[in-house]
Amino acid sequence: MRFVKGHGTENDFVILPDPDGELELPAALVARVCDRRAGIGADGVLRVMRTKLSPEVADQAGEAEWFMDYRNSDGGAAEMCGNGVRVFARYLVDAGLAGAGEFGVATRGGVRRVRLAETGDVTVDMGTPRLLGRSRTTVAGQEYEGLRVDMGNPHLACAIGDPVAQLDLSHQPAFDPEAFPSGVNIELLNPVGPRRIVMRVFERGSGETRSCGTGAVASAVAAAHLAGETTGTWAVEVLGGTVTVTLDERTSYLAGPAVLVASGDLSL
Ligand SMILES: N[C@@H](CCC[C@H](N)C(=O)O)C(=O)O
Repeated sequence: MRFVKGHGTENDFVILPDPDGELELPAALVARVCDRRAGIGADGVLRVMRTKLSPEVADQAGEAEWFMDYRNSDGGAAEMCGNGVRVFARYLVDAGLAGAGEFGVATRGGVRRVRLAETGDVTVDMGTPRLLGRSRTTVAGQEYEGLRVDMGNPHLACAIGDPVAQLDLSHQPAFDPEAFPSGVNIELLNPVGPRRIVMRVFERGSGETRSCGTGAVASAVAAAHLAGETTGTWAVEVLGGTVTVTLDERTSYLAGPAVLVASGDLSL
């Protein structure tokens, strides 16, 4: 099977072209592909399927020809992936499956519009972040409070006093299962300048990753909330680089690099 490897600020993905949905993709196989020693290695898999042939999202076929079937590295499916959808768009254009410019991509969280710039950056309209109140997490014995943000997928974004660089994120942080019955992506952030934050993330289904697009938007929302703002552009520094988040009255945008680095044949 052909595969392509790509990343967005080092949040990395194995792209599996499967236009007609012929591939069996059980969780164990996804986990093997994502294994950094026994497989190719990635934070997740992006299966490329025709929207109209994908029963989960066939109702989006009028707005988006291609469905990003996103799986975390543990094999579980997620509603959305902000960096994934940017890398997915880069793949579609490079493979000649979409024209450069602007187009929709189907996801379990709904259609996301993407725009490719000549610089190589890809911007995605991430939709309206939904604020759902506050909750708590415990990281290495330390409790932090944050904002629950629904980006299509669930987030808890915590602006904290401790420097995020010093956190031990090698284990699953504790969270309230009643607030997050399907699990949660947990962001820890420090505001470090005017509309500039540093963020680390422990992703549901993938562990600590070097970047998370939906998490970057959730973190910008939490930073804005703290500053009493609702609109503006935030630079979000992550371990793998920097992405830009813009909040306006209607929606949110995520922008940053999306690159393809390798392709080959995967023996299953
Ligand atoms: N890295 C992604 C988010 C991927 C899905 C997430 N782990 C979940 O389970 O919700 C991003 O860039 O948004």
